[in-house]
Amino acid sequence: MAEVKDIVPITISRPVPLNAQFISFTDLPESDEHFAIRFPVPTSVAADEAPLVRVHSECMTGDVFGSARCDCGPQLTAAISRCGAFGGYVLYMRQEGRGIGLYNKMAAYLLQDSDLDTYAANERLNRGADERRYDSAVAMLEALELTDIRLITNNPMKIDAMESAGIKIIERIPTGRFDTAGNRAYLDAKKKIAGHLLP
Ligand SMILES: Nc1nc2c(ncn2[C@@H]2O[C@H](COP(=O)(O)OP(=O)(O)OP(=O)(O)O)[C@@H](O)[C@H]2O)c(=O)[nH]1
Ligand SMILES: [Zn+2]
Repeated sequence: MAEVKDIVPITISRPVPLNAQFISFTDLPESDEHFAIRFPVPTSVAADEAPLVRVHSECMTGDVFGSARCDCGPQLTAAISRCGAFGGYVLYMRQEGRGIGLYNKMAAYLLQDSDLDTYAANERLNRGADERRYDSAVAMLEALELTDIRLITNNPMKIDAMESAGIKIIERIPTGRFDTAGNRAYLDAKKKIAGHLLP
């Protein structure tokens, strides 16, 4: 069974200074170094609400470098802002490229530039359209004793996977829609092909 390993206080500075705790785990179902960031609930916020949770899939290009090919960076920033304001958790899942890794995501981007959609490009590389599993996210939530949550997502597959593993999603909170100069086809494909609940 997964357990919390270390809890390290770290003040982060983006998008604004916030006190947080970075949390590592033992015995996750996957060997990746998934981690959680906990933001304390301010005293002005009712303590009896189900905790806010964002399960965020790593995107090196978007999260770290602000790539305009996707919406991951602004989604992460918005989730941190919300959790910073109301308390909550960001689970940072090392699932780069929907689980196929950075190099494969880069190859998939080139295929998208010669007009495959984001899911078909994965398949052209003989990979699954979306290879993510949510067992580790569920194990992390259980280790943190969070079984009834308010989940920030637009992705119905994420909701289904977590609910069928026993996590109760009391409320779904949309991530918002973040258009850039380069992510139109990506957002359209998420909505049309994967059924994302995007406005
Ligand atoms: N393979 C591949 N992965 C991508 C591409 N664009 C973004 N990603 C990855 O997709 C993951 C984010 O997943 P999305 O399907 O965009 O969104 P989501 O997290 O499932 O849904 P939300 O909870 O609503 O944000 C990150 O790991 C990104 O690195 C792409 O074109 N190809
Ligand atoms: Zn991204």
